[in-house]
Amino acid sequence: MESESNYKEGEPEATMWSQKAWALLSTVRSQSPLIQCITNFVSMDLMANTLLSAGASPAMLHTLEELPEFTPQVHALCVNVGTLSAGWLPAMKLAAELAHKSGKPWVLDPVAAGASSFRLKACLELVELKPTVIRGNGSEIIALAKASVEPTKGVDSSHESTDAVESAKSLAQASGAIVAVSGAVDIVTDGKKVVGAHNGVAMMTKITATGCSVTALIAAFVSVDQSHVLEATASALSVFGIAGEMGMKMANGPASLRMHLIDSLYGIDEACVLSHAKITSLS
Ligand SMILES: Nc1ncnc2c1ncn2[C@@H]1O[C@H](COP(=O)(O)OP(=O)(O)OP(=O)(O)O)[C@@H](O)[C@H]1O
Ligand SMILES: Cc1ncsc1CCO
Ligand SMILES: [Mg+2]
Repeated sequence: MESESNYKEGEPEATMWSQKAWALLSTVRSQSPLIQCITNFVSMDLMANTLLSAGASPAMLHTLEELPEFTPQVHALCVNVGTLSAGWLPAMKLAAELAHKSGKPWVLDPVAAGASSFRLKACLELVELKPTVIRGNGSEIIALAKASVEPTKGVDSSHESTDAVESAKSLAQASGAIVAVSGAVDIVTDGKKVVGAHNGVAMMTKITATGCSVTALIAAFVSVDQSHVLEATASALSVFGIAGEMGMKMANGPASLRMHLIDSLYGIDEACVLSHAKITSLS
């Protein structure tokens, strides 16, 4: 799948980024890519609803026996280790291998990567299977880049995303993946270039699985433009953040923001993306 680009020569960088974000969201809506999610029990509902409200088609299939037939048919795969158990790991690895072999992008969410040696080892083994994108919070990306078990707040971050820029760059260089770090500024890097997406509201951290859900949205955006993975990743983060900003105007707290975020992602239009997207080069 490929999106039509709306780039126009000579336009300022910010305009080109917001046009790119809108073009990709439009393409997700028109092509409705099938996104397989092997994800934690906490996130399944919000992740599936995030994908549906953006126009993609989610499928939470994770049984080892059905992967050889199913995974080669999807447009992208999202693997999230949030509620990891030894029983699930072989399916995560097989799905990643099948996606890679069939030329489909796959995105890794290394939830709480530094919380235990079992989890860290599993995440490092998944990184070996060539994810297209790795998206985590600051603490997760630092733990993965250092390959070390760290003092932890579990699935939450004890770092700002900006603390993790060097870790993100070294992880990108070592793995070949585009690496994204979520936070007040979402950081995206290919190991050299660093881009920031400055959308979103802090209340999004008070809804469980918003990070998991934006990882799945990244899979959907990358699936429709596999030749511009960094741009698609930054665009997905920006669009999700804009939905948070729009939702926050109607919300009274985390529970109502969850509902309004999904409604806003569904309703977001071209004028809104073009006026709200804030994506900039940081290096
Ligand atoms: N301080 C902030 N201001 C604005 N947006 C934020 C802020 N912190 C996080 N976000 C946004 O919230 C979403 C979730 O990011 P977060 O870093 O909390 O992920 P996470 O820790 O992996 O979450 P989870 O594990 O619950 O899924 C992202 O879209 C991110 O851009
Ligand atoms: C709360 C929680 N615990 C394991 S996964 C998850 C969802 C947010 O990452
Ligand atoms: Mg997370």
